[in-house]
Order: sequence, then C-alpha cells, then structure tokens
Amino acid sequence: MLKVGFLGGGRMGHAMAKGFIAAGLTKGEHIIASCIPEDKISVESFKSIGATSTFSNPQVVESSDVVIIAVKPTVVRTVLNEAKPAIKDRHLFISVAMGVSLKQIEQAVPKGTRVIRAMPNTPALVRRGASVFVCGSSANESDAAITKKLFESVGICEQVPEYLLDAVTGLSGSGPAYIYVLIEALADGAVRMGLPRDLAYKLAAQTVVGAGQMVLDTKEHPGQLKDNVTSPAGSTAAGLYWLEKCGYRSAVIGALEAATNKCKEMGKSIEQSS
Ligand SMILES: NC(=O)C1=CN([C@@H]2O[C@H](COP(=O)(O)OP(=O)(O)OC[C@H]3O[C@@H](n4cnc5c(N)ncnc54)[C@H](OP(=O)(O)O)[C@@H]3O)[C@@H](O)[C@H]2O)C=CC1
Ligand SMILES: O=C(O)[C@@H]1CCC=N1
Repeated sequence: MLKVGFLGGGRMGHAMAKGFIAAGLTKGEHIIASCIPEDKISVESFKSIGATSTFSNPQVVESSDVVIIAVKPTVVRTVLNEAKPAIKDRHLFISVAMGVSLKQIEQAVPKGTRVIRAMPNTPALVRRGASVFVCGSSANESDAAITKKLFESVGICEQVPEYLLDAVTGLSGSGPAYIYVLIEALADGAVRMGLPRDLAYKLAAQTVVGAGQMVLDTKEHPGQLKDNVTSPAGSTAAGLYWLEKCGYRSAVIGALEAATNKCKEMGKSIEQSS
C-alpha cells in the first residue's frame, strides 16, 4: 500500500488523507503528517483516521514514498530545508501550496528530485474534489500516473500546463468557499421568507450539488440549463433580475481575478525573499 506523508497536517492535508483512505488507496497506518505540537486540532484530525502525527519533518519523509507538501506557501522553503537530508531517490514530492512554482520547489530539494505541483480542493474529503497537476523537470510518466490515481480517487483530476495553476487556484482551489457563502446566503434568504433553517441549508446544498451535476452529466451549456429553469414571467426570472441588478456575475468574475492575482503576488514575494 502507498505510504503517504504530509509535510503540514492542516485542513487540506487532512482532507486528502481522509479521501485517500476512503478510496482504499492507502490506510491510516501508512499515513504520517507533521503537525506543530500546539496544534491539537491537526494532531487529533490525523489520529481520528488512524494516522501518525509527528513534530519532525524529516521523519515524515523517511516514513513515506509520496510526500505531499501541505504547509502554507510562506513556510514551504523552511520545511523543505529541514526535510532535505532525508530525501532519497524513491521519493515523489507533490506540492499543493498556492502560488509556489515548480522552479521554487525544485530549488529547495536535492537536484533530480521528482516534483509535481498540484492544486486540489477540500471536497477531496468526501471524494468530490477537483484537482489539477503539472509535472516538474525530473518527474516521469509513472509519477504523473500515481498523481492522477491519487487525485482521481478523491474526485476529478486534469493535467495542465503550469501557467494555468494560479487561475485554477482562484477557481476550484478557493471555489468551495465562494459556494459556502452562496449556500449561507440562499439559506438566509429562505429563512427570511419563512423556511426553517435546517431545511433551508439542506435544500440550498442539494441545489448546488444538483446544478453542478447537471452541468457535468448533460454537457449542456450552463446558459441553456438556466433558461430551462426560467419560465416566462415566472419566479426565477424575478430572482435573476435581482441578482444581475446587484452585480452577481461581475462579483464572481472579480473574485476569481482577485484570488488569481493573490497567487501571483505570493509567488513573486517568495522569489524576492530567496
Ligand atoms: N485549504 C484549502 O482549501 C486548500 C489549501 N491549499 C494549500 O494547502 C496548503 C495548506 O493549507 P491549509 O491546509 O489550508 O492550511 P493549514 O494552516 O490548515 O495547514 C498547514 C499546517 O501546517 C502546519 N505547519 C506550520 N508550520 C509547520 C512546520 N514548520 N512544519 C510542519 N507543519 C507546519 C500548520 O500548523 P499551525 O496551524 O500550528 O501553524 C498547519 O497545521 C497551503 O499551501 C494552501 O495553499 C491548496 C488547495 C486548497
Ligand atoms: O486560501 C488559500 O490560500 C488556499 C489556496 C486555495 C484554497 N485555499
């Protein structure tokens, strides 16, 4: 079974670990994550899935074949410096850190280390993730295949060129947060109109799931699917008019631009501090 280590056992690391176990790709006993000792939530989250947590980044590398870099972008270099003496030829490194380029990661590990940069999202926890990845200069076809297998076990996964990574981060990496705000707002509106809150969350969440599944399964244009819901002089047209009046589309488009730009800024600031 695959031995997977997480440098950084936070929220994204835990979501992937739990998803990989649920998919049967590995078991808790083959997973190890590094956590800050005071970070009891992270330690407990890995314990709850039968995995080991440690305070030592080199120990994570020593115990694993695939090492997932899941610390915040600003600590990637520090963590790799600590882990470097433990890196051997067998290791495949997969970084999920926002904005950190393949070049920046490859500079921090021994020459020839096989590195992949990926962008997953937290719904990997329930195996409904959306991920992309790009291979580094030493990664081979078998590394790409392992990465695809890992991420496809917890959702969909596409191989893309690296220049798309920041925009992907703005879309599917950050996207769950935009959708949670939408679900909250839908429920708040429904409660305002008299629905009990539990029912409102349930209906709002299932509506998001159902609409997304319609786009994936029917392959129809989202505009056509929208038209199919919108009866002449009906309630949906009234709701859509209000959304457009409040700048719904431009708010979403602007959010993607802001998130993408933040990734680019992060990459630049890491470059400048090296
Ligand atoms: N959350 C998400 O939806 C997504 C996140 N990502 C990427 O995943 C990475 C992690 O994000 P996320 O899980 O949200 O962040 P978290 O802060 O939840 O996780 C990072 C973890 O690393 C720990 N950590 C900090 N310093 C060290 C260290 N020196 N050695 C070992 N562990 C350390 C943190 O501990 P402490 O909290 O005590 O500092 C924390 O538990 C980021 O690079 C992010 O860009 C990518 C896609 C989606
Ligand atoms: O907010 C962040 O920086 C990370 C990257 C994508 C999702 N969460």
